Amino acid sequence: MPLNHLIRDGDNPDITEERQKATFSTEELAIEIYGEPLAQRRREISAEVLKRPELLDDCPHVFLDRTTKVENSMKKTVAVMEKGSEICDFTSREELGHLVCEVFGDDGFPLSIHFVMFLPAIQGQADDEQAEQWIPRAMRLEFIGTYAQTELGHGTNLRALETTATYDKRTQEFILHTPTVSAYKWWPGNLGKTANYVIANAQLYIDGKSHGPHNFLVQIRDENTHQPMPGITVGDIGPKFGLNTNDNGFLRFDHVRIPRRNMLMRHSKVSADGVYSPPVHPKLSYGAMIFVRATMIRMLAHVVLKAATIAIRYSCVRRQGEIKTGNGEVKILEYQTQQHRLFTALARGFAYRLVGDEVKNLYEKIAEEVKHGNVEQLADLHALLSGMKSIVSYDSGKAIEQCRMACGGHGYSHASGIPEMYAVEIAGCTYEGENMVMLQQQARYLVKGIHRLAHGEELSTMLQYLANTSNNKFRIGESGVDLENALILALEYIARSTIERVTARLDSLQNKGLSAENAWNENAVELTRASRTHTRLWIARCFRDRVHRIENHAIRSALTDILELFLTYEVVDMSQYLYQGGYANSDQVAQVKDAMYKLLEKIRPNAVSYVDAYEVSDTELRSVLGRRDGNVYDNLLKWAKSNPLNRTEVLPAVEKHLMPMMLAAKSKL
Ligand SMILES: CCCCC/C=C\C/C=C\C/C=C\C=C\C(=O)SCCNC(=O)CCNC(=O)[C@H](O)C(C)(C)COP(=O)(O)OP(=O)(O)OC[C@H]1O[C@@H](n2cnc3c(N)ncnc32)[C@H](O)[C@@H]1OP(=O)(O)O
Ligand SMILES: Cc1cc2nc3c(=O)[nH]c(=O)nc-3n(C[C@H](O)[C@H](O)[C@H](O)COP(=O)(O)OP(=O)(O)OC[C@H]3O[C@@H](n4cnc5c(N)ncnc54)[C@H](O)[C@@H]3O)c2cc1C
Repeated sequence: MPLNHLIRDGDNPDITEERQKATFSTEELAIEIYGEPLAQRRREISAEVLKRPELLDDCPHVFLDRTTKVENSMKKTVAVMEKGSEICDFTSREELGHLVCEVFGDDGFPLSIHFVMFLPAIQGQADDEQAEQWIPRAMRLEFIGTYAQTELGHGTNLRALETTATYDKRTQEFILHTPTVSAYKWWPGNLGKTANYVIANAQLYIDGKSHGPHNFLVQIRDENTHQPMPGITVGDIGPKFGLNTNDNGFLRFDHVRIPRRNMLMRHSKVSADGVYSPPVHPKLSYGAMIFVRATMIRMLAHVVLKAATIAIRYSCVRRQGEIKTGNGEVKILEYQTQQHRLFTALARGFAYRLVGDEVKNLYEKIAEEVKHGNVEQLADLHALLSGMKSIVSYDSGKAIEQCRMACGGHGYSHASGIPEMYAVEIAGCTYEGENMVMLQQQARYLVKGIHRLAHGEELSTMLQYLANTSNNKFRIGESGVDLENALILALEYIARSTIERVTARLDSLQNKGLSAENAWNENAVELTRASRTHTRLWIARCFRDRVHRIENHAIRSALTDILELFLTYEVVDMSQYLYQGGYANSDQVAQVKDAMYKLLEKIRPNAVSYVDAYEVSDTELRSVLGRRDGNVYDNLLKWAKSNPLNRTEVLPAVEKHLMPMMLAAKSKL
C-alpha cells in the first residue's frame, strides 16, 4: 500500500514518481490537520459535489462577465440550500465551509457576509429577546443580511463615521440618516444587489448628545419584491481588483425610521424614555470585526496552501533546462531557487493553518467570557488579532505571488488559478482594518508592556519574554542547544530588542517635549516593525508547540522539517535585527542559512505528498496547472480552445473593424 493515497492509473508518470517517494502517510497527515471524522467527511462532500451538475460551473468562471458570475453564484446558492443538507451537515461550520469552497471557490457568493458578519454580529451583540426575534429567520434565509460600517469618507477612523441614528422619544424610533456624500456606506459585501437588511454602524444621538458608533438593524429592501425601502438608495460599487462575484455596495439613508428595539442591545442600551446605558467595555460594538479577524487567519492560510499545491505539483511535471549538461531536462522543482520560493510558501501555509486553529480556539474562549460580561482579556485578544491579521494577510500575499511567479508564464494565465487567489487573498491586508493601522494598535499594547515592566508590574503571558534580558547571545551550534530552541530564542531577542528600542526612542522624544501623538507618528514605521517581529515570534512559538503535541511519530517528524524550515526562514528574513546589540555574528547567520538549505533538500522528496495531504480537490482548486493527475499540457490546450474568443474562427469585431481597415488600405494602393 503506497504511503501517498492519491496515486491513480493514467496520471502523469512524473507526478506518480513523486508520490511513490513519500516517507509519511498522506492520509495520516490529513487526519492530523483536519481530525479524523472531518478528513473523511471532506472527501465524501467533494465526491458528492462532483455528482451534481447544478453545483458545478459550466465553464471556467474567469471566462464570464460580472453579471453572469453574480447570477451563477445566486443560482448555485439556491441549489446548495435545496440539496446541500443531503451532502453535508449544515450545523457544522467546517462541513458547510468545505461545501462552500467546492461550489463557489474564492471569489465570493451571495451569503458570505450574511454568515461571516451579519449573523455573528447579532449572536454577539443582540440581547436574548432580539436574538430570538432575528436569528431563526436569518438562519432559515427568510432574508439576507450584511454588515454596513465603512463609509465613502471613513473606514479606519470609526469615531469619525458620519451616519447618524437619532433617537425620537416621541415615537420611540431611531432615525437613520446619511448627512453628506462622504457618509454613504461604501464597500459592504453583498449590499449592492443582494441584502434585505443591514447592521448599520451609526453615531447614536440622544437629546443632541453623541454616544459614539453603535449597531442598528435596518431593512433596506422589501423581503418579497426586493425593491429598496422608502428612504433607501442602494447599489453596487463596480468592478474591483478581485472578489468580483461579490456585490460590494453603497447605501444612503434618508431619514429612515426604525423601532427602538432595532438597536443591538446586549452591551449598550437605550430605554424607551431615552436613557442610555453604556457597555462594560467601550469597544464591544466592534465584536463582529474581532470575529472575522480571528477566523480569517485560517481562510488566508487555506489560499496559500492552495497556491502551493498548484505550484509544487506543476513544478514536478514541468521540465526545463539541465542541471548537469547532457543528463536531460530536469523537473523545475530540482532547482534550489524553486524549492526556496515554494517550500517556504508551503511552510508558511502550514504554520498559519495550524496556528489559525489555535487563534480560533482562543477567540472562542474569550468571546464566551465577554458574552458574560468578563472583558479582562479583550485587550490581549485585540492586540493579538490586530497583529495576526496583518502579518498573515501580508506574508501570505507574498507567498502566493511567489507561487505564481514560480509557474513562469503559465502562472500569469488564469488557467493556473493563482491570479484570482492572489487578488482575493490580498484584500485581507485592507478589510477588517488596514494593516498599518492594525499593526499600530498592537504596538500600543507592546509599548505599554515595556512601561509596565519598567514599573515592576505583571506582564500578560504573551509578553513575558520581554523580561528575559539574559537572552543576549545567539546560541546556535552550542552543545545542549537544539536548532529549534536557538531559533526561537533568536526570534525572542529580535522582538524584545526592537520593541525596547522603539519605546526608548518614543520616551526620549516625549521627554524632550514632543507631544505623545507627534512622538508616535515620528516612530510609526519602527512601531509597525516592532509589531511584526512580536507577531512573527508568537506564530513561531505557537506553531512549535502545535507540532510538539503531535503523537504520531512519522507525522511529527514530517511536520518538524516544515517547522524548522519555517523557523530558519523567519530568522534569515529578519537577520538584520540580530546584529543590533551584537546578539549574533555573520558566521552564525550563515549557519542558519546552511540549515535552511539542507532542509530544502530534505523536504524535496516529500513535496508533492505534503500538498496532497492538505487534500484540496480539483473542483475546488479550479487550476489546470495544479491538477491532481499532473496532465497539464493537454488540458491547457483544451482550456484555451474553450475560451469564448475561440467560439468563432473570425470574430465579428474583426469583420466589423479590422477587415474594412485592411481592405481600405489595399484599395489605396
Ligand atoms: C471566515 C473568514 C472571513 C471570510 C471572508 C470572506 C470573504 C472575504 C471577502 C471580504 C471580506 C469580508 C468582510 C469584510 C468586512 C469589513 O471590512 S468590516 C469593516 C472593518 N473595519 C475595520 O476593521 C475598521 C478598522 N478600525 C478600527 O478597528 C478602529 O477604528 C481602530 C482600532 C483603528 C481605532 O478605534 P478607535 O475607536 O478610534 O479607538 P482608539 O484608537 O482610540 O483606541 C482606544 C482603545 O480601544 C482599543 N480598541 C480598539 N479596537 C478595539 C477592539 N476591537 N477591541 C478591544 N479594544 C479595542 C485600543 O487598542 C485602545 O486601547 P488602549 O487605549 O491603547 O488601551
Ligand atoms: C474586499 C473588501 C471587502 C470589504 N467588506 C466590507 C464590509 O463587508 N463591510 C464594511 O463595513 N466594510 C468593508 N470593507 C471596507 C474595509 O473594512 C475598509 O476599506 C478598511 O477598513 C480600510 O479603511 P479605508 O478604506 O478607510 O482605508 P484608509 O483608512 O483610507 O486607508 C488609506 C491609507 O491611509 C492609512 N491610514 C489611515 N489611517 C491611518 C492612521 N491612523 N495611521 C496611519 N495610517 C493611516 C492606511 O494605512 C492606508 O495606507 C471592505 C473592503 C474591501 C477591500
